[in-house]
Amino acid sequence: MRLSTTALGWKAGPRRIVEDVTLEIASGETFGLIGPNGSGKSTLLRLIAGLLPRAEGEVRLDGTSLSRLSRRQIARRIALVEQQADTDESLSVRAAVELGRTPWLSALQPLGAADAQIVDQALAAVGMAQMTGAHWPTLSGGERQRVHIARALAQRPRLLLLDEPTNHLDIHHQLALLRLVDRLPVTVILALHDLNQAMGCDRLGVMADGRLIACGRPRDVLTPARLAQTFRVGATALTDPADHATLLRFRCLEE
Ligand SMILES: Nc1ncnc2c1ncn2[C@@H]1O[C@H](COP(=O)(O)OP(=O)(O)OP(=O)(O)O)[C@@H](O)[C@H]1O
Repeated sequence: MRLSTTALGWKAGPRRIVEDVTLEIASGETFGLIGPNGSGKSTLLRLIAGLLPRAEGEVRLDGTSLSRLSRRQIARRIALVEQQADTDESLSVRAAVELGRTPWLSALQPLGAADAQIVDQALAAVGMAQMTGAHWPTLSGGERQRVHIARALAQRPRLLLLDEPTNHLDIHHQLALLRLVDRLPVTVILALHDLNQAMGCDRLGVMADGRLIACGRPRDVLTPARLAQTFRVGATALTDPADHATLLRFRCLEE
């Protein structure tokens, strides 16, 4: 699904949180959103998902304005996993993931065999297939995060929005998730803090003070000048002899 935003903005009272974000993301692209704390990444994801009232500007999905779509139509197209997502405490893992099928069911319609298969696949994709009966309060932070991602996958969106999805995950599950996202045949936008992980995205957008200040291929965006100005770090580029991939080693520029 192709996404375009035009002059997207949002204010909290008098304070401008996101300003004038115009962006084109191609179908199937994995787009990383990076930027310092409080730069507006989560707010931009919520704006793209159509979740914020009084939004300025426009979001278009394959050319159709989000404002012309119902909540249900949007939920069939876009899934968002937020940073501090929560769920009903009494749910089992499987029931939590089944909620992802809601936009595809009519009122009171039970899950069918095809839905159950999609839920199974989503649970397997995040490595939670062995824990389907576990209850929400008993899950670790990383397990909860993986269930949220499974729920989003079960929604079968064409645009997947992930806010710091590797937070809470151990290194194996971080890498497995990034590989999964990379292989998904859908458009993905993910907010990331780990700039080495961000290097694996097709393109990056850099947020600072609510504005999109740079956009392009990772190596063109993560320049020494950008890292110094926006992230206040210096970096040395190292080459992994195993596959010649470039890794950045950071150092703080200020005391
Ligand atoms: N509903 C709100 N009301 C008031 N201020 C808000 C609201 N939502 C976000 N903000 C403020 O807007 C700024 C941007 O927040 P946002 O969560 O979008 O940043 P972020 O780039 O995702 O940050 P982080 O990297 O720390 O997760 C922050 O200063 C935050 O305090």
